[in-house]
Amino acid sequence: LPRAPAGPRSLLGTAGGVVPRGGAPYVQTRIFKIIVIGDSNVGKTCLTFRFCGGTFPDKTEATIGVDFREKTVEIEGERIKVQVWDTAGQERFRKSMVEHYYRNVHAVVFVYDVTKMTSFTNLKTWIEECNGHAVPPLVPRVLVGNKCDLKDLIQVPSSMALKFADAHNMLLFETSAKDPKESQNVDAIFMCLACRLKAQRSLPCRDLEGWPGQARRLEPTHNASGKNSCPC
Ligand SMILES: Nc1nc2c(ncn2[C@@H]2O[C@H](COP(=O)(O)OP(=O)(O)OP(=O)(O)O)[C@@H](O)[C@H]2O)c(=O)[nH]1
Ligand SMILES: [Mg+2]
Repeated sequence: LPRAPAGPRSLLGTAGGVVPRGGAPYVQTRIFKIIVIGDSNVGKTCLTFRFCGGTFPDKTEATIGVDFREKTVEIEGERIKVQVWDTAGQERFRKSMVEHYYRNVHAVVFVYDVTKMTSFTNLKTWIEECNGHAVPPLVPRVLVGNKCDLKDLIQVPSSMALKFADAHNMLLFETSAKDPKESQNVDAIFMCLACRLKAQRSLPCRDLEGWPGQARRLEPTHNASGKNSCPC
């Protein structure tokens, strides 16, 4: 029997699978890099903890640089590693890292605290920072209002957040990292992004790169309520 050529060429034609020499084929797990951005104290660490670890941390300290968390999920039979970059909200703890945050990012989660209006008004600065790092338009972005369990303290009305999300072509999730009843909603943020990324990346390359007309079709769409809707 003819032998497959050694080296990278032998990987061609295996549709994502890799055939190791002399071994059975196996499928490489894809990694999606998702960064979580927003003011200090909005709950980025708690949200990523809830998604990756399933709990609310008793105590957190300001993140310095970045903390990596990950979770392997299964979407339509494919195992995907969701690599979450929990970034620092404080300028002094993030400035040396910003370039690394945005390099080869697959999706961006913008977080504000529903009980703190300044964390919402500051979103425009975070979006400017993201745009300033040439993040391609195809990279999905979502907006997350956290700390919804503090019902009596809410300062940012849903209608205002929804309008902002619509204007920036983002889906809106309002949730709580603390309330265990909201944990599915927290999972939905990352699962929704992972689904979208999987769908985007299954298309032929020409639909993703250099074809802005085609690419626009892949932008998020909102359902009637617009909130917490997932296109997948
Ligand atoms: N009530 C309530 N408190 C929360 C929630 N999420 C986070 N917190 C609290 O908010 C504070 C800040 O949470 P962190 O997750 O550390 O905030 P962060 O955005 O990571 O802050 P930096 O790392 O400084 O950028 C902590 O005291 C958390 O316990 C939530 O959903 N509800
Ligand atoms: Mg943090």
